[in-house]
Amino acid sequence: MSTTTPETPLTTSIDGKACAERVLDEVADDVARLADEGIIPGLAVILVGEDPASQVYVRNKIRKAEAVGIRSLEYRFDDTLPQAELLALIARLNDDPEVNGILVQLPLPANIDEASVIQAILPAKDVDGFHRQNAGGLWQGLPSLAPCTPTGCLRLLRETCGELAGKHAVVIGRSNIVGKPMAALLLDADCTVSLLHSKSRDAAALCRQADIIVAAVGRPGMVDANWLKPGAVVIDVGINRIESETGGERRTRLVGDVDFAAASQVASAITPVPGGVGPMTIAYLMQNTVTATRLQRHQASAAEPA
Ligand SMILES: NC(=O)C1=CN([C@@H]2O[C@H](COP(=O)(O)OP(=O)(O)OC[C@H]3O[C@@H](n4cnc5c(N)ncnc54)[C@H](OP(=O)(O)O)[C@@H]3O)[C@@H](O)[C@H]2O)C=CC1
Ligand SMILES: Nc1nc(=O)c2c([nH]1)NC[C@@H]1CN(c3ccc(C(=O)N[C@@H](CCC(=O)O)C(=O)O)cc3)C=[N+]21
Repeated sequence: MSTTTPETPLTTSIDGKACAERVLDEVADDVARLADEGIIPGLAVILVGEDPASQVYVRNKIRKAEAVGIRSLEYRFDDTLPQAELLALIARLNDDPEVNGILVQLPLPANIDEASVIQAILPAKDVDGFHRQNAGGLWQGLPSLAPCTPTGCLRLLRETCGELAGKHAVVIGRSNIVGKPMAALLLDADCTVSLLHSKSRDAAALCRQADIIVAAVGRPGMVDANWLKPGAVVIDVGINRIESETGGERRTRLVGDVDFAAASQVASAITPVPGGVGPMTIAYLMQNTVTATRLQRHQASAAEPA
């Protein structure tokens, strides 16, 4: 038996960066196999506007694509781009056989209707998994492209917990890009799922019943140590840039939705921010690009006359 002082965290910090590298190695193997058949997957990334965080994410995505052998195409526009032009570009990319995945970085400027843009993407090229055909397919257990962030969270949970069946998972946040698809994936893994949102009463009490917590809200430090059952596994999706002062110097830093230091005293494992879920999102974008490439190849051969 080991003894520890109360200050010593018993917690594992889940290494999302290392896990993402393993996923990217798997993707690179898949890409090499496709190359043997003369196929190079292509990913088109579209960025509208000057949001600095989006610029960083898009740059990271393109760098990782190149690292695994995916051909990437980058389209950047300022925020005056008319919606009709964006839709026309998507239509061209839908028809281009060299393009297997299309990602439109969100959020879009206010003059563009996000839902219309997402619906314009061919479902087989929708590597974000946001199209309603993919979202519906996910809930019905049909083969579909699932959103990258929750897929990455599920991989981290499987590696951390092993068997997930029967565990109570509490997901905080019900967005179409994180919370809802996360709930679908956990349900598919035979968890008992609670999906919390801004109108939920006593989120803390519900969280204290959870074996697994996935926090995807966008409120720094919202999940505190007293929200956790001892031994819970915590996945922190939140990415919040906050101002902090270190040695009289004002800086900004990234924090999640969970108070990491406090939660580390109670949880058995927790993802850090940065270095947790973020790198997994990008790794599964690459995986989805390979999946999309295979899907399109099968669709094309199914359409060929016998
Ligand atoms: N690491 C990564 O790869 C990614 C990180 N993110 C980050 O994850 C966070 C969530 O993103 P996203 O899902 O897009 O955010 P949204 O703003 O779309 O959704 C936030 C959700 O949190 C809920 N919520 C707000 N306040 C509370 C509260 N007090 N108690 C419980 N629920 C609450 C909202 O409820 P309601 O529906 O009732 O309004 C909503 O469902 C952000 O910090 C974002 O930056 C996002 C994508 C990828
Ligand atoms: N169409 C679309 N698809 C998305 O998947 C999508 C999007 N739009 N809009 C924004 C959100 C957010 N998102 C992140 C991806 C990676 C990190 C990431 O790699 N984070 C690093 C830190 C990066 C840094 O230092 O800024 C980490 O957590 O370690 C974060 C956030 C994808 N999103």
